[in-house]
Amino acid sequence: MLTTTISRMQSLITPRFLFSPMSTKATPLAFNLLYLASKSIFFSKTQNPISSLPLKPVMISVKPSDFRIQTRCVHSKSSRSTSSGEIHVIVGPMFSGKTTTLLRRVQAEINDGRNVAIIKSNKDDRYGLDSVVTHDGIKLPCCAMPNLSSFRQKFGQDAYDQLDVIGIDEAQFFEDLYDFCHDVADHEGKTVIVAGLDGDYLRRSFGSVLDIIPLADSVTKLSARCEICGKRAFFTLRKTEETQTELIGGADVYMPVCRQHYVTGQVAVEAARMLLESQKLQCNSCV
Ligand SMILES: Nc1ncnc2c1ncn2[C@@H]1O[C@H](COP(=O)(O)OP(=O)(O)O)[C@@H](O)[C@H]1O
Ligand SMILES: Cc1cn([C@H]2C[C@H](O)[C@@H](COP(=O)(O)O)O2)c(=O)[nH]c1=O
Ligand SMILES: [Zn+2]
Repeated sequence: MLTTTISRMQSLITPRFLFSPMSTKATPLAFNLLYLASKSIFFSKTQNPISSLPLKPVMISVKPSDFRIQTRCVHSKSSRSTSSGEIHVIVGPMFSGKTTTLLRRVQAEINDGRNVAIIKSNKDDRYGLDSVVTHDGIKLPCCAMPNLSSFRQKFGQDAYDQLDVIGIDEAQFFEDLYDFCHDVADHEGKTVIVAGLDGDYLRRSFGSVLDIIPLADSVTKLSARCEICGKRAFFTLRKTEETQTELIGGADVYMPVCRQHYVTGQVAVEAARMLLESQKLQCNSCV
Protein backbone atom coordinates (compact mmCIF):
# COMPACT_ATOMS: atom_id res chain seq x y z
CA MET A 1 0.00 0.00 0.00
CA LEU A 2 2.92 2.31 0.81
CA THR A 3 4.27 1.67 -2.67
CA THR A 4 0.96 2.69 -4.16
CA THR A 5 1.01 5.78 -2.01
CA ILE A 6 4.54 6.73 -2.98
CA SER A 7 3.87 6.29 -6.68
CA ARG A 8 0.75 8.44 -6.42
CA MET A 9 2.66 11.07 -4.50
CA GLN A 10 5.63 11.19 -6.81
CA SER A 11 3.51 11.44 -9.91
CA LEU A 12 1.99 14.57 -8.43
CA ILE A 13 5.03 16.09 -6.88
CA THR A 14 6.71 17.02 -10.11
CA PRO A 15 6.48 19.77 -10.36
CA ARG A 16 -34.40 38.13 -0.25
CA PHE A 17 -35.16 37.61 -1.48
CA LEU A 18 -38.08 39.73 -1.03
CA PHE A 19 -41.61 38.58 -1.47
CA SER A 20 -42.70 41.80 -2.90
CA PRO A 21 -45.46 43.13 -5.02
CA MET A 22 -44.02 44.78 -8.08
CA SER A 23 -44.08 48.49 -7.70
CA THR A 24 -43.65 50.93 -10.52
CA LYS A 25 -41.26 53.42 -9.00
CA ALA A 26 -37.77 52.54 -7.94
CA THR A 27 -36.42 54.38 -4.92
CA PRO A 28 -32.77 54.51 -3.78
CA LEU A 29 -33.42 51.54 -1.52
CA ALA A 30 -35.13 49.74 -4.33
CA PHE A 31 -32.16 50.50 -6.55
CA ASN A 32 -29.84 49.14 -3.94
CA LEU A 33 -31.85 45.96 -3.65
CA LEU A 34 -32.18 45.67 -7.38
CA TYR A 35 -28.47 46.07 -7.69
CA LEU A 36 -27.88 43.35 -5.14
CA ALA A 37 -30.50 41.17 -6.74
CA SER A 38 -28.95 41.67 -10.14
CA LYS A 39 -25.61 40.73 -8.64
CA SER A 40 -27.49 37.65 -7.40
CA ILE A 41 -26.41 38.18 -3.82
CA PHE A 42 -29.93 37.92 -2.46
CA PHE A 43 -31.75 34.72 -3.03
CA SER A 44 -35.35 34.23 -3.87
CA LYS A 45 -37.75 31.56 -2.80
CA THR A 46 -38.71 31.24 -6.42
CA GLN A 47 -35.14 30.41 -7.39
CA ASN A 48 -33.91 26.91 -7.01
CA PRO A 49 -30.24 27.38 -7.74
CA ILE A 50 -29.24 23.94 -6.65
CA SER A 51 -31.40 22.27 -9.25
CA SER A 52 -31.33 24.85 -12.02
CA LEU A 53 -27.99 26.16 -13.11
CA PRO A 54 -26.78 28.64 -14.11
CA LEU A 55 -28.53 31.13 -11.89
CA LYS A 56 -30.63 33.89 -13.28
CA PRO A 57 -30.78 37.15 -11.33
CA VAL A 58 -34.11 37.83 -9.64
CA MET A 59 -35.56 41.11 -10.73
CA ILE A 60 -37.24 42.74 -7.80
CA SER A 61 -38.77 46.14 -7.52
CA VAL A 62 -39.90 47.51 -4.20
CA LYS A 63 -40.61 50.74 -2.43
CA PRO A 64 -39.09 51.03 1.03
CA SER A 65 -42.58 50.88 2.52
CA ASP A 66 -43.37 47.65 0.65
CA PHE A 67 -40.14 46.24 1.84
CA ARG A 68 -40.75 47.00 5.49
CA ILE A 69 -44.23 45.53 5.32
CA GLN A 70 -43.08 42.49 3.42
CA THR A 71 -40.36 41.53 5.82
CA ARG A 72 -42.78 41.59 8.73
CA CYS A 73 -45.92 40.25 7.09
CA VAL A 74 -47.38 36.76 7.12
CA HIS A 75 -45.72 35.85 3.83
CA SER A 76 -42.31 36.09 5.39
CA LYS A 77 -41.16 33.77 8.11
CA SER A 78 -38.39 36.16 8.98
CA SER A 79 -37.72 35.49 12.64
CA ARG A 80 -34.88 37.93 13.21
CA SER A 81 -36.88 40.38 15.25
CA THR A 82 -38.56 37.79 17.45
CA SER A 83 -35.91 35.20 18.27
CA SER A 84 -32.25 35.04 19.10
CA GLY A 85 -29.59 34.17 16.58
CA GLU A 86 -27.99 30.80 15.95
CA ILE A 87 -24.58 29.51 14.91
CA HIS A 88 -24.21 26.22 13.03
CA VAL A 89 -20.76 24.94 12.15
CA ILE A 90 -19.96 22.42 9.41
CA VAL A 91 -16.40 21.05 9.38
CA GLY A 92 -14.48 18.18 7.80
CA PRO A 93 -11.65 17.54 5.36
CA MET A 94 -11.69 18.69 1.77
CA PHE A 95 -14.21 16.87 -0.47
CA SER A 96 -16.38 15.90 2.50
CA GLY A 97 -19.38 17.90 1.32
CA LYS A 98 -19.08 21.03 3.50
CA THR A 99 -20.04 23.42 0.72
CA THR A 100 -22.78 21.06 -0.50
CA THR A 101 -24.23 20.93 3.03
CA LEU A 102 -23.96 24.70 3.42
CA LEU A 103 -25.79 25.28 0.13
CA ARG A 104 -28.48 22.76 1.06
CA ARG A 105 -29.09 24.46 4.39
CA VAL A 106 -29.11 27.88 2.79
CA GLN A 107 -31.62 26.65 0.22
CA ALA A 108 -33.82 25.30 3.03
CA GLU A 109 -33.73 28.71 4.71
CA ILE A 110 -34.67 30.38 1.43
CA ASN A 111 -37.55 27.94 1.00
CA ASP A 112 -38.64 28.86 4.51
CA GLY A 113 -38.90 32.50 3.50
CA ARG A 114 -35.75 33.87 5.08
CA ASN A 115 -33.42 36.48 3.66
CA VAL A 116 -30.04 34.92 3.03
CA ALA A 117 -26.58 35.98 1.86
CA ILE A 118 -23.45 33.87 1.45
CA ILE A 119 -19.93 35.11 2.02
CA LYS A 120 -16.75 33.37 0.97
CA SER A 121 -13.12 34.33 1.25
CA ASN A 122 -11.71 36.22 -1.70
CA LYS A 123 -8.52 34.20 -1.27
CA ASP A 124 -10.19 31.26 -3.00
CA ASP A 125 -10.72 32.40 -6.56
CA ARG A 126 -10.73 28.93 -8.13
CA TYR A 127 -14.25 29.33 -9.49
CA GLY A 128 -14.34 33.11 -9.71
CA LEU A 129 -15.39 35.43 -6.93
CA ASP A 130 -19.13 35.68 -7.38
CA SER A 131 -20.18 32.10 -6.65
CA VAL A 132 -19.73 29.43 -4.04
CA VAL A 133 -19.14 26.25 -6.01
CA THR A 134 -18.92 22.65 -4.76
CA HIS A 135 -16.50 20.09 -6.16
CA ASP A 136 -19.49 18.72 -8.08
CA GLY A 137 -20.16 22.07 -9.72
CA ILE A 138 -23.27 23.05 -7.74
CA LYS A 139 -23.25 26.77 -7.09
CA LEU A 140 -24.92 29.76 -5.48
CA PRO A 141 -24.04 33.42 -5.82
CA CYS A 142 -21.98 34.93 -3.04
CA CYS A 143 -20.05 37.93 -1.86
CA ALA A 144 -16.27 37.34 -1.80
CA MET A 145 -14.64 39.27 1.03
CA PRO A 146 -11.12 39.76 2.41
CA ASN A 147 -12.63 39.79 5.92
CA LEU A 148 -16.05 39.56 7.53
CA SER A 149 -16.08 42.91 9.29
CA SER A 150 -16.37 44.83 6.01
CA PHE A 151 -19.33 42.75 4.77
CA ARG A 152 -21.99 45.01 6.29
CA GLN A 153 -20.57 48.07 4.55
CA LYS A 154 -20.14 46.31 1.23
CA PHE A 155 -23.65 44.83 1.37
CA GLY A 156 -25.25 48.11 2.43
CA GLN A 157 -26.69 48.78 5.89
CA ASP A 158 -30.35 48.64 4.80
CA ALA A 159 -29.92 45.41 2.92
CA TYR A 160 -27.82 43.97 5.74
CA ASP A 161 -30.50 44.76 8.31
CA GLN A 162 -32.97 42.65 6.34
CA LEU A 163 -30.80 39.55 6.40
CA ASP A 164 -31.93 36.64 8.56
CA VAL A 165 -29.24 34.16 7.63
CA ILE A 166 -25.59 34.55 6.66
CA GLY A 167 -23.71 31.56 5.22
CA ILE A 168 -19.93 31.59 5.37
CA ASP A 169 -17.81 29.27 3.22
CA GLU A 170 -14.04 28.71 3.50
CA ALA A 171 -14.30 30.01 7.07
CA GLN A 172 -10.72 29.00 7.87
CA PHE A 173 -9.53 32.01 5.87
CA PHE A 174 -11.35 34.63 7.99
CA GLU A 175 -9.32 35.96 10.90
CA ASP A 176 -12.29 37.85 12.33
CA LEU A 177 -14.62 34.82 12.28
CA TYR A 178 -15.10 34.70 16.06
CA ASP A 179 -16.03 38.36 16.51
CA PHE A 180 -18.31 38.33 13.48
CA CYS A 181 -20.25 35.21 14.53
CA HIS A 182 -20.46 36.45 18.11
CA ASP A 183 -21.88 39.84 17.11
CA VAL A 184 -24.22 38.60 14.41
CA ALA A 185 -25.80 35.79 16.45
CA ASP A 186 -25.74 37.31 19.92
CA HIS A 187 -26.54 40.93 19.16
CA GLU A 188 -28.25 40.99 15.77
CA GLY A 189 -30.41 37.86 16.10
CA LYS A 190 -29.30 36.42 12.77
CA THR A 191 -28.43 32.81 12.00
CA VAL A 192 -24.88 32.11 10.84
CA ILE A 193 -24.08 28.87 9.03
CA VAL A 194 -20.33 28.37 8.87
CA ALA A 195 -18.50 25.84 6.67
CA GLY A 196 -14.76 25.38 6.82
CA LEU A 197 -11.78 23.15 7.37
CA ASP A 198 -11.21 22.26 11.01
CA GLY A 199 -7.65 21.15 10.23
CA ASP A 200 -4.97 22.02 7.70
CA TYR A 201 -2.85 19.53 5.75
CA LEU A 202 -0.77 18.87 8.89
CA ARG A 203 -3.98 18.37 10.95
CA ARG A 204 -3.34 21.56 12.88
CA SER A 205 -6.28 23.72 13.88
CA PHE A 206 -6.98 25.94 10.87
CA GLY A 207 -7.72 29.66 11.32
CA SER A 208 -10.46 30.40 13.87
CA VAL A 209 -12.89 27.63 12.91
CA LEU A 210 -12.40 25.67 16.13
CA ASP A 211 -12.58 28.84 18.22
CA ILE A 212 -16.25 29.28 17.38
CA ILE A 213 -17.28 25.80 18.58
CA PRO A 214 -18.07 27.11 22.09
CA LEU A 215 -20.38 29.69 20.50
CA ALA A 216 -22.19 27.18 18.31
CA ASP A 217 -25.70 25.71 18.53
CA SER A 218 -24.64 22.75 16.40
CA VAL A 219 -21.45 21.26 14.99
CA THR A 220 -21.41 18.78 12.10
CA LYS A 221 -18.20 16.96 11.26
CA LEU A 222 -18.36 15.41 7.82
CA SER A 223 -16.13 12.75 6.31
CA ALA A 224 -15.03 12.09 2.74
CA ARG A 225 -13.91 8.80 1.14
CA CYS A 226 -10.22 7.92 1.36
CA GLU A 227 -8.84 8.19 -2.15
CA ILE A 228 -6.58 5.20 -1.54
CA CYS A 229 -8.75 2.62 0.22
CA GLY A 230 -12.29 4.02 0.09
CA LYS A 231 -12.78 4.07 3.87
CA ARG A 232 -14.09 7.15 5.64
CA ALA A 233 -11.61 10.02 5.35
CA PHE A 234 -11.22 12.61 8.08
CA PHE A 235 -8.00 14.27 6.93
CA THR A 236 -6.65 16.19 3.95
CA LEU A 237 -3.29 15.17 2.52
CA ARG A 238 -1.30 17.72 0.54
CA LYS A 239 0.40 16.02 -2.40
CA THR A 240 2.87 18.74 -3.29
CA GLU A 241 6.07 20.02 -1.74
CA GLU A 242 4.71 23.42 -0.62
CA THR A 243 4.73 23.94 3.13
CA GLN A 244 2.85 27.21 3.70
CA THR A 245 -0.42 26.79 5.61
CA GLU A 246 -2.60 28.53 3.04
CA LEU A 247 -2.38 27.09 -0.44
CA ILE A 248 -5.45 27.33 -2.67
CA GLY A 249 -6.09 24.20 -4.70
CA GLY A 250 -8.35 21.25 -5.42
CA ALA A 251 -7.82 17.63 -6.34
CA ASP A 252 -4.57 18.60 -8.08
CA VAL A 253 -3.00 19.45 -4.72
CA TYR A 254 -5.07 17.66 -2.06
CA MET A 255 -6.72 14.34 -1.41
CA PRO A 256 -9.00 13.08 1.36
CA VAL A 257 -7.52 10.18 3.32
CA CYS A 258 -8.25 7.85 6.24
CA ARG A 259 -5.99 7.84 9.28
CA GLN A 260 -3.82 4.99 8.01
CA HIS A 261 -3.26 6.59 4.63
CA TYR A 262 -2.73 10.01 6.15
CA VAL A 263 0.20 8.56 8.14
CA THR A 264 1.72 6.59 5.26
CA GLY A 265 0.96 9.39 2.80
CA GLN A 266 2.72 11.97 4.99
CA VAL A 267 5.80 9.74 5.17
CA ALA A 268 5.79 9.45 1.39
CA VAL A 269 5.29 13.16 0.82
CA GLU A 270 8.02 14.03 3.33
CA ALA A 271 10.42 11.61 1.64
CA ALA A 272 9.64 13.14 -1.74
CA ARG A 273 10.09 16.66 -0.31
CA MET A 274 13.49 15.75 1.09
CA LEU A 275 14.51 14.17 -2.19
CA LEU A 276 13.51 17.32 -4.05
CA GLU A 277 15.42 19.48 -1.57
CA SER A 278 18.59 17.44 -1.94
CA GLN A 279 18.28 17.56 -5.72
CA LYS A 280 17.92 21.33 -5.56
CA LEU A 281 21.02 21.57 -3.35
CA GLN A 282 23.01 19.37 -5.75
CA CYS A 283 21.87 21.51 -8.67
CA ASN A 284 22.93 24.69 -6.88
CA SER A 285 26.37 23.30 -6.07
CA CYS A 286 26.87 22.38 -9.78
CA VAL A 287 26.38 25.99 -10.88
N1 LIG B 1 -11.05 13.39 -4.67
C1 LIG B 1 -12.08 14.09 -5.16
N2 LIG B 1 -11.91 14.92 -6.19
C2 LIG B 1 -12.93 15.66 -6.68
N3 LIG B 1 -14.18 15.64 -6.16
C3 LIG B 1 -14.39 14.81 -5.14
C4 LIG B 1 -13.36 14.01 -4.59
N4 LIG B 1 -13.88 13.31 -3.57
C5 LIG B 1 -15.18 13.69 -3.51
N5 LIG B 1 -15.48 14.56 -4.45
C6 LIG B 1 -16.79 15.19 -4.72
O1 LIG B 1 -16.88 16.37 -3.96
C7 LIG B 1 -18.19 16.47 -3.41
C8 LIG B 1 -18.16 17.36 -2.19
O2 LIG B 1 -17.87 18.67 -2.63
P1 LIG B 1 -17.91 19.90 -1.66
O3 LIG B 1 -19.28 20.04 -1.05
O4 LIG B 1 -17.40 21.08 -2.44
O5 LIG B 1 -16.87 19.48 -0.53
P2 LIG B 1 -16.02 20.37 0.48
O6 LIG B 1 -16.64 21.75 0.55
O7 LIG B 1 -16.06 19.66 1.79
O8 LIG B 1 -14.63 20.39 -0.09
C9 LIG B 1 -18.55 15.04 -3.13
O9 LIG B 1 -19.95 14.87 -3.14
C10 LIG B 1 -17.89 14.27 -4.25
O10 LIG B 1 -18.78 14.09 -5.33
C1 LIG C 1 -5.89 21.34 3.68
C2 LIG C 1 -5.64 22.75 3.26
C3 LIG C 1 -6.49 23.37 2.34
N1 LIG C 1 -6.25 24.64 1.95
C4 LIG C 1 -7.13 25.28 0.96
C5 LIG C 1 -7.37 24.47 -0.28
C6 LIG C 1 -8.72 24.93 -0.75
O1 LIG C 1 -8.51 26.09 -1.54
C7 LIG C 1 -9.44 25.31 0.54
C8 LIG C 1 -10.38 24.24 1.03
O2 LIG C 1 -11.45 24.08 0.14
P1 LIG C 1 -12.66 23.05 0.38
O3 LIG C 1 -13.90 23.86 0.10
O4 LIG C 1 -12.63 22.57 1.80
O5 LIG C 1 -12.49 21.95 -0.59
O6 LIG C 1 -8.41 25.48 1.52
C9 LIG C 1 -5.19 25.36 2.48
O7 LIG C 1 -4.99 26.54 2.14
N2 LIG C 1 -4.36 24.76 3.38
C10 LIG C 1 -4.54 23.48 3.79
O8 LIG C 1 -3.73 22.98 4.63
ZN1 LIG D 1 -7.40 4.90 3.37
